[in-house]
This record gives sequence, structure tokens and C-alpha cells, in this order.
Amino acid sequence: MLDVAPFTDAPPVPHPPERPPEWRRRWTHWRNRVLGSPVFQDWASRLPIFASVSRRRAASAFDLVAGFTYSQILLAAVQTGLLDLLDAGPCNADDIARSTALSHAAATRLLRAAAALDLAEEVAPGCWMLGQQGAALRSNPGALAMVAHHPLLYADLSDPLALLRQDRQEPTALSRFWHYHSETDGEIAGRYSSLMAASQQMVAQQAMGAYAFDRHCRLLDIGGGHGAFVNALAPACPSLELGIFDLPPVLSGATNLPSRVSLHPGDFFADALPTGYDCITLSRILHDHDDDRCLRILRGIRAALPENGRLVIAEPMAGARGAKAMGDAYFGLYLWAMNSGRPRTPTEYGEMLHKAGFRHWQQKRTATPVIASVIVSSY
Ligand SMILES: C[S@@+](CC[C@H](N)C(=O)[O-])C[C@H]1O[C@@H](n2cnc3c(N)ncnc32)[C@H](O)[C@@H]1O
Repeated sequence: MLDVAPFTDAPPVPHPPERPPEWRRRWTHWRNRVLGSPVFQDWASRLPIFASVSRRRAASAFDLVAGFTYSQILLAAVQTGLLDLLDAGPCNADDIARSTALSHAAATRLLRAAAALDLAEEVAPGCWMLGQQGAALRSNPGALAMVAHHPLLYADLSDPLALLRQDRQEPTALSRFWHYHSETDGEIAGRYSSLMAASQQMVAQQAMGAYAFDRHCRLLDIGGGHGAFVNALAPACPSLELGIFDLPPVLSGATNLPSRVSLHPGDFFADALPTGYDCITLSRILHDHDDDRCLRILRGIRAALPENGRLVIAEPMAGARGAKAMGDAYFGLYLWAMNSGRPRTPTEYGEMLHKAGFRHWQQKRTATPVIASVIVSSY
């Protein structure tokens, strides 16, 4: 067992806020006044050089207002199996109504809404097929599993102000779903592990594109669930010995793995991590935990890694280029509703790694940062 002090769970002492330079304050006030002025908006929308910018801004403002409704249309499409029906199409509203147990009017309303979001496409009057966005989502089981899981998040977000005011002190739908505990029953652990496994292939692809794992001899995936990450890695790295460390009720569901995968049941807050692995991976682990707990995990890894070892962190991170809303908006609120963790920038992880005793860290470029950013760290 590691010699662990009790968690403080105290929020980090906030730095006193810095004040912006005077010019920045004045300029931001002036700009916001101008952009918020109906007279300016009307003028800009009629001026040819501003018209397209102005239309884009108006559309994106409306997306912010209506985003929840769009997500619920997607949820209805997933729940009714609409994307599969359209893929097998063409079909008309009566076909859809029959297959989804909706009235003709409701099926027509759903089809039109789905078409407006590019999930469906009206290929001839009254005749529907899958749209481009629908085709991309239908081929992505991880994204569809997240959509199907969203009613829990939306239940917690139905009163966002109440959720923020609870200050993560009350149980939520998401905190009950993500029940990380050695005594969690196998069914609950199996449910969350399957959800994660559905999207793991995408994360593994990002990690493998960013880092050559085959330079190592033995790799341990901490919090590796049912083994989706090591399974994705195995064909690309045929000589790599693999291991998974996770809670006992999770590992009892990890079946059908190659014989070169060793299972290490344990709790990374209470047990020492297995040694003898020259690469340790953390895929979508750290953002689930508050800072003091993350530091505890990182110190445990530092103690288990040999001197030539590498730690690879892969998860969606805050401030990612072209994917900022995913970090602090989506995961910021998701993890708040989970009552644990927060999205962090690579620099914040760098500081944490230094505190945990790692001297070097480097962010590796990934093809799709909205899915994962990657950090590699060493002694
Ligand atoms: C969000 S899931 C990530 C699963 C997988 N790495 C992935 O990316 O799909 C977090 C994983 O960490 C495991 N975990 C949580 N707390 C743990 C603990 N104290 N000790 C060991 N594993 C833990 C969970 O059981 C779960 O498998």
C-alpha cells in the first residue's frame, strides 16, 4: 500500500485576479457596445463587406440559444434508430412513422428537423435518406453511445444554476453513474466501462498517431477499463507486453484479451502500481479527478516508472486549438455535474507533472484535438 495522507479536497488557493491593461478594458467595453447595438447590427447586415460576417455571427448566436434543442433532436434520432432507417432508405414519412411508433405528423416533424441539422436529406419530395452529418455520426459508435448517455447529463443540467450552487456537494445523476469504487457492483462498472470502450478506438488512434509506442517493451494502461486501449494498440505493436490496472469489479469484466495482456486489479489511490513497465498510459483518467487526487496518481506513476520510462497522457484538454468549446464548456460542465475533476490545459498538466517529480514533458500534436490531446513525460 502507498503511504497516503487523507485527501484534502480543498479547492486550490485562488491567485488574486490580474487586472487587464486600461486600453484592453476600454477597447473591450467599446467593442461590445458596438456589437450589441441594434443600429450597428442593422447597418452591418446591409453593408456588403460586413454582411457575411454579420450573418455568421447571428447564426452562431442562434446556435448558442438553440443548442440544447439541436442535441435533443439528435437524441431522438438515435433513440428511434432514425439514422439506421435512413441509411437503409430511401424512405418516406409513413415508413419512418411505422418503424419508430410515431404518428405521421411527428415523424415528418422529426425528419424535417433532422434534415435542417444535416442528419437527414430530402433526396426527392417526401423521400428521405441519410444526410452528411448523419453519415459521419452513424459511423461513430463512440459518439452515438455518448448521445444515448446524455439524458443523465441533461437531467443534471436542467437547472444549471442550481447545479452550480450545489458546489458539487449533492449526488447527481452523473456522479451515480460514474461510481468509481472497489466495492462498486460489477453491473455498474460494466455499464460505464462499455460506454468508455465504445469511444476508446478514437482516442487510441489519436495517441498512436502522436506517439510511437512500439519503442517500448512493456506498457501498462492505468484505468484501462475492459482493455479497449491495449486491444487497439496490440496489432500495431506485436512485440509489446501489455498490462491493465483498474478496479477489481472492472477487471472482472475484461475478457477476450490477447494472452500477452496482464491484469492488475487495484485502486490507484490506495495501492502501489505494478513495476516493470517502461511505458505507462493514462487515457481519459486525470480529467475525472480533482487536483490533489491527480497529483497522487502522478506520484504513484513516478514511483513505478523506471528511469528510461515514459508516461503518456491522452484525453480531451482545455484550450485545444479549434476545440475550445469542448474543453471548458462541454467537459467543464460535464465534470462539474460528475462532482469530480476538471478539464486542464497542457500547461496545467505540465505544472502538475513537475510537482509529481517528472522533469520533462512535451505536448504531441494530434490530428483531432476535440477527441484527445497527448502529453509525453519522463524523469
Ligand atoms: C473514464 S474511464 C476511462 C477508461 C479508459 N481509460 C478509456 O479511456 O476508455 C476511468 C477509468 O478509471 C478507472 N478508475 C477510477 N478510479 C480508479 C481507481 N481508484 N483505481 C483504479 N482505477 C480507477 C475506472 O474504473 C475506469 O475504468
